Amino acid sequence: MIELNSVNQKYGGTQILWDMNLKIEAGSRTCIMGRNGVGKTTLLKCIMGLLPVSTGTLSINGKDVTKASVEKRPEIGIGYVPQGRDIFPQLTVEENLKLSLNCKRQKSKTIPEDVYELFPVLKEMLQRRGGDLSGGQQQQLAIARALVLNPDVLILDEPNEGIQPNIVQLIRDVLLKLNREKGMTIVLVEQKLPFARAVGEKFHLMEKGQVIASGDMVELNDELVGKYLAV
Ligand SMILES: Nc1ncnc2c1ncn2[C@@H]1O[C@H](COP(=O)(O)OP(=O)(O)OP(=O)(O)O)[C@@H](O)[C@H]1O
Repeated sequence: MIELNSVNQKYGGTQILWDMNLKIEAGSRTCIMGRNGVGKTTLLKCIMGLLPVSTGTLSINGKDVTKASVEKRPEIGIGYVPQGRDIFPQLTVEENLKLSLNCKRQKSKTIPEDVYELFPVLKEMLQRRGGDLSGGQQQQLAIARALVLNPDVLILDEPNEGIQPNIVQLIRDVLLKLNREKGMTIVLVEQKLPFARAVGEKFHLMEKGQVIASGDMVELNDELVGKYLAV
């Protein structure tokens, strides 16, 4: 479970998260939704320890990690697929994947075969440079890199931006399978409603750095969509 209590976050003088409270249940598929600039990426970066929390507390699986360094996140079982993918373009696919093997949590020194079963194209492209892959292939690599650590929680920031429909479907199927077969918690920042509805069973809607509505995905009605998501 990921729990935030009264979290505030500021970039210099600009406050982005305001007394934010949030609970994400272990084993759930949870979507964080809201318009551009409401603070979704900032929230994920705080959870990942990439941005410091100004005040408030953040706990993961019952452990207070408010002050824990970013290196601790993989060790406590959190994998992160950042917005824009952030793979290393000069390194090969294999080298990108192997970077995750340096983490203490991953005892094996070989890339788990199930990563290739989920994303077969990566096996064919092991010696290609990351920068030479298509956007969809890079996104598969970014997700695979997070999965090498065998995380309990997989956090993804808009994984479908600029990706062709057949890869969007593949990513949807992979996320559902990981949740169903491994019980992996899926936390997804997503603006596209059909994808959010297909993957998420819970939603949290954000507005101006706070959660203003939460519930089961079936409760995300037209009124909420019109008020907080439609452009
Ligand atoms: N490094 C930064 N320094 C200052 N302000 C920032 C920085 N990064 C983001 N912001 C601001 O913080 C606010 C929240 O940004 P954030 O990226 O968290 O929103 P978001 O909901 O993820 O939006 P999007 O859907 O566009 O990614 C925005 O107003 C943004 O301009």
